[in-house]
Amino acid sequence: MTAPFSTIDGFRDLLGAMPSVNQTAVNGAAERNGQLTKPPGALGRLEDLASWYAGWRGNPRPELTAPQVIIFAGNHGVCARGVSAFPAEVTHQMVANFEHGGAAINQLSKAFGASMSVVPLDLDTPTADFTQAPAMTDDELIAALAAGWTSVDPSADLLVVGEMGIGNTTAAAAISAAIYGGDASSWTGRGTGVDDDGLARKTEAVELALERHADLLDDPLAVLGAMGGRELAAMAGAIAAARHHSIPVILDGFICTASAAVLEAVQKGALDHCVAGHVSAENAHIRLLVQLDKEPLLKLGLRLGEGSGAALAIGILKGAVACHSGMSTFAEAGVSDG
Ligand SMILES: O=C(O)c1ccc[n+]([C@@H]2O[C@H](COP(=O)([O-])O)[C@@H](O)[C@H]2O)c1
Ligand SMILES: Cc1cc2nc[nH]c2cc1C
Repeated sequence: MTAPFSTIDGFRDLLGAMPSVNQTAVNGAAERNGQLTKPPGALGRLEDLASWYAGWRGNPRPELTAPQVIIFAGNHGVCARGVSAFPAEVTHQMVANFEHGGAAINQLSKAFGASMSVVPLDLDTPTADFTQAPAMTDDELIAALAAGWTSVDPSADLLVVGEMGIGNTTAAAAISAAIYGGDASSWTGRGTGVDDDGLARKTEAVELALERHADLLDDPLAVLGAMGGRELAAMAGAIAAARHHSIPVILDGFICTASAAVLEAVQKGALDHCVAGHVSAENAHIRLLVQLDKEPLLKLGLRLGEGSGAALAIGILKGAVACHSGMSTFAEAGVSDG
């Protein structure tokens, strides 16, 4: 499969022409929800989730049987500035771990019945240190967006995108600060566990990036290219492809949400087919979710990335859809409906 764009403008145009929710399916789901054997509203947010899922699947009584998890991996030039608690080679090593089934996301994908694949993105060619130069060239950005787009299985009925990239909380912080403004320090956090000096270096890297790339801060895709890693761009490409194929998405942690935020900044409503799986312990994640008006499904103190929080939320969404589509109505069960 090839991506239906070969330029950044082409990708931007696609974002402006994405399918919207199927309102007939939403209405049908609401009608069915009102007939199910439970007091009105008693399944709380599960009812909203089922209706959201029905709308994006275009089916008032949908099934959820083929979730897809994709983990994108990238290396970051900014690591040379000492912004992570772990060395950059861990990205490559963790890719091998994903491929051998040894990472948390392998177990969570298995536990929730999802297919899982890992997509390493030019790991031997880290992005440029974005305090000195744009992280990616336009061609590199397009290639990463396209790698994300083409990784999505059009027959999947749910998508989780996750990432692995030592240093990428610094990239996510820079992108967030570029899009939403505010002090660099309000977007940086401990990531994999940096100490105070490391945190100061991260914050300085974000400040330098904002200065160096000041002329493109009002162009979100240019920001993604200048500050993002390949795995962030690939997640954005995959989230856009999911919308194109009417596949709902569960967002993961801070890095995943920062890449998604780029799409919303380009095109309002671009993330309407997405829910927030969890709120990460990385302190700026909640700030992003507030900006995007997304209420997380879970708050478990996770700060792992690799799609782990979103994968856990597959279970919640499966529960919501199973109740919605499988429960009996009052009439079917012969239960008095008050
Ligand atoms: O998902 C999150 O919110 C999250 C928060 C902190 C760290 N991570 C993961 O840790 C790595 C980035 O952390 P760092 O400190 O190297 O920037 C990267 O591989 C992410 O998957 C992920
Ligand atoms: C070991 C390790 C596993 C990870 N998974 C996602 N980010 C990670 C960062 C580290 C350091």
